[in-house]
Amino acid sequence: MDKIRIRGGNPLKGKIHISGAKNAALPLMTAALLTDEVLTLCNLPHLADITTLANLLSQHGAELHMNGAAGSEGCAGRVLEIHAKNIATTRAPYDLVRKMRASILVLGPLLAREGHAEVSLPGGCAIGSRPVDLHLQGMQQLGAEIELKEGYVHARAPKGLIGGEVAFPKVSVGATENIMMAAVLAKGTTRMINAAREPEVVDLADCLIGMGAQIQGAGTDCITIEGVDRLHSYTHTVVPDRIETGTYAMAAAMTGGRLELIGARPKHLRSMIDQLAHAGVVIEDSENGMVASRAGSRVIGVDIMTEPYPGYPTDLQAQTMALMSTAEGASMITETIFENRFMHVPELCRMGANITVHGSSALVRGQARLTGAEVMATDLRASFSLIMAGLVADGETVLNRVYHLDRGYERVEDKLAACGADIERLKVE
Ligand SMILES: CC(=O)N[C@H]1[C@@H](OP(=O)(O)OP(=O)(O)OC[C@H]2O[C@@H](n3ccc(=O)[nH]c3=O)[C@H](O)[C@@H]2O)O[C@H](CO)[C@@H](O)[C@@H]1O
Ligand SMILES: C=C(OP(=O)(O)O)C(=O)O
Repeated sequence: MDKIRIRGGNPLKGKIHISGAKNAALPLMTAALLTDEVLTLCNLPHLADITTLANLLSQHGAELHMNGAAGSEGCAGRVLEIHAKNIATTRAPYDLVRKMRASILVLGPLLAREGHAEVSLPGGCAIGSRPVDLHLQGMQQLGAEIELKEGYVHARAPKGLIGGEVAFPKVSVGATENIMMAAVLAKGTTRMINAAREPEVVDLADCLIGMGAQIQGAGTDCITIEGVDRLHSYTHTVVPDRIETGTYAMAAAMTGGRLELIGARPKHLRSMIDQLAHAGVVIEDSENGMVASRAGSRVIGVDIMTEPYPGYPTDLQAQTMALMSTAEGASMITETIFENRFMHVPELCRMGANITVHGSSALVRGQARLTGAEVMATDLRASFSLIMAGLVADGETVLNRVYHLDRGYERVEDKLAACGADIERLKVE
């Protein structure tokens, strides 16, 4: 298990290229199962989660070709071609699904295309119990018969899926995406009410439309889908990662540096930009993306509450807490999406942060200094919050369990080192 060593004190200065979004790329890859033609995805990030899903798709019979940089015309970054000409099996086994919750997104495409699917229940994970009931209820609204047996979802639609109305009692990104993919090949019209509005949902809809689907309203809370008989080949570029963008923007502000984030789309981070403006985080548009810096000698404590898009992203909560741990004044951070997403708190406290948790809120009393320590990554975003703390801490920080980080941040130590950070990966065989 690799470790990352950081010696704090250097402001981040320079340019960072924002990668394609993990949370867009994963559903886009599963959309390839909806057609027997080739789906080409450009700007695909190089991440452990992408490899895990690629393994699952090949297990279903898809052929995958990764051709490195700039493949077909107009296609930038890493390019992945997925050809699911035939579906070899509709069973998504536990040992692959358990590695990554997004694997549940094969359910909608397999059910729509083959009329049945058997997908292992993904189970809970570090940040919360994360049930899939909304995915399953949505499929039932489209006529699927669902049975839970021996840890697997057994879904069947012997006469095919039939469009229906799916009113979500709670906003779910994954359920919106899964139902959208099931509905594009269903007979008739599907209407999703209280749908997720995340840019990754819009990116998936754009790709499906390019493949021949009829979808209206993606990006609003009501999405209408008119089923079609088949989808066809398409080339799609994955949207830039708004969470990676927000993460590096906060790292720039925390270290008192200035970063240009190339490819960033500030419009996808409105809530973070507006709320952190009160903390003294300065975001300016640039020709190629945006520039992040800080107004004063320290950021100022502000209160933050996570919410579904367009609210403040839960995937930026841990990084915001790291930022606030060295702010002037106090900050109340409230997590409303996941019930157990404060595992970075004890680790940040090991570095001198002053944070107390009260239920779903954490009171962060900003400290002038943090000190380096050996710490443990507990989940993906928590990992980066510890890197941020390490970048400003006195002395050396060693981050253990880096595999969490590798799930969702591409070449993190290279990107940071190129901007002045004293950071290195310690390879542990
Ligand atoms: C791969 C991907 O895109 N992951 C993102 C996606 O996860 P994911 O799609 O899993 O998250 P959801 O939006 O579904 O979860 C939101 C909330 O709904 C609950 N819920 C969800 C489904 C369900 O069937 N029943 C249920 O109760 C969850 O436990 C959670 O409390 O959105 C989350 C919320 O923005 C992000 O943190 C994740 O990074
Ligand atoms: C929680 C996250 O991802 P996942 O849903 O894949 O676990 C994340 O990207 O922060």
